[in-house]
Amino acid sequence: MFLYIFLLLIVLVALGLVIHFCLDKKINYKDLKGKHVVITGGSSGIGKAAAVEAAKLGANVTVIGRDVVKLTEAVAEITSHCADKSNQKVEYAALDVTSDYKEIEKCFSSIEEKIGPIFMLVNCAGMCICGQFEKMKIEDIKQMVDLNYFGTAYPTRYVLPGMKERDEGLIVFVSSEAALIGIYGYSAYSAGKWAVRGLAESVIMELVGTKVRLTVAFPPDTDTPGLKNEDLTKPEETKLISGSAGLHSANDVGKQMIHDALVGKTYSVYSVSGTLLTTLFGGSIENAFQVVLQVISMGFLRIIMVGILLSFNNIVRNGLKKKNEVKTK
Ligand SMILES: NC(=O)C1=CN([C@@H]2O[C@H](COP(=O)(O)OP(=O)(O)OC[C@H]3O[C@@H](n4cnc5c(N)ncnc54)[C@H](OP(=O)(O)O)[C@@H]3O)[C@@H](O)[C@H]2O)C=CC1
Ligand SMILES: CCCCCCCCCCCCCCCC(=O)[C@@H](N)CO
Repeated sequence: MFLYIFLLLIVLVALGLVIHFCLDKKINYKDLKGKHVVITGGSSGIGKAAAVEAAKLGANVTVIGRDVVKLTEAVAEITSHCADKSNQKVEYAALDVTSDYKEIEKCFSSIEEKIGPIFMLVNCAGMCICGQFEKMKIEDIKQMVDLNYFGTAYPTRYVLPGMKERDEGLIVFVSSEAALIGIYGYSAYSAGKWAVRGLAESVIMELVGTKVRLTVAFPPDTDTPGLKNEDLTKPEETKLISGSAGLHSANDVGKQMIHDALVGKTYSVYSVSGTLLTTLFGGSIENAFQVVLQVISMGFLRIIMVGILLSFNNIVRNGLKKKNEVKTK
């Protein structure tokens, strides 16, 4: 018995050491003084909160969105949080990130000419239209991929060559906890967010040996205008399931997202459920200690997850029962 535990400890320590020496060096930026930070979807919710945090850390910020009124208001709000108002610039650019690549390129190169090379890109523009897949409008199914996937992929495609050449830069993808587990009512939305995660993990591997870092964020339900809008059409089952991860504040999520990116984390999570889901279903290695903990806890966490999945199944069955009762009345 003791021999077994002793051997196990040796294996874990060896594993920890191998990981420690194989991983790329951690990046650690303390602030964003004088750096150009571009945030798509920076005129509302999580993106605006991230923009405010970047302004507090001294960045020159460009926010991107479609609605110029919202953008102008956001610029005023972000400016009021600047650490050094006389030297920091806060601007906006009106762009639909679902446009063709040529439009994206034109807009991004003009903001680089105006403020300077992009040091950090936060891809936060996104939205969720829920519903059972067979009832979704065909154009909404396409919009979920155009906005949530291509709206991240194209701006990233634009900034990567410059960042690699300068050998510095940070990119954030805003995925969702709904990219780690399939959920009733999120079918079309999830697909775009899973795609974002797939893109993230491959690009992260392509960044090995460079000083460019990519962080993929997995927010749970977050109190934003976007969520209020989505709640109007959200099926009861979806509310019950995603509600189990709690409701978080946009400020907390936006702020943590920026700080996780600054220290080069590959994953940014905001809740117990986020930790559970990324541990069980994720592909990132943050540090040796994390991996050793995962190895020890994996079986136990799987048991918990199976319980949760069965309870979600129950929510859907109960919903079906209720709908059938209404029909037979
Ligand atoms: N809130 C939540 O519960 C969660 C949100 N997320 C993700 O976080 C991100 C932000 O969400 P949230 O803060 O709630 O959203 P909001 O709706 O509050 O803000 C969305 C932002 O994206 C912009 N945007 C939307 N469509 C486009 C477009 N086609 N082109 C350019 N900009 C666009 C909006 O501006 P405009 O309309 O003017 O274009 C706005 O600035 C999204 O990617 C979302 O999927 C992930 C998990 C949970
Ligand atoms: C101890 C904890 C138990 C619970 C564990 C498992 C919970 C899974 C919940 C997944 C929640 C997904 C929210 C996505 C929100 C989103 O993306 C939209 N709101 C977008 O706007």
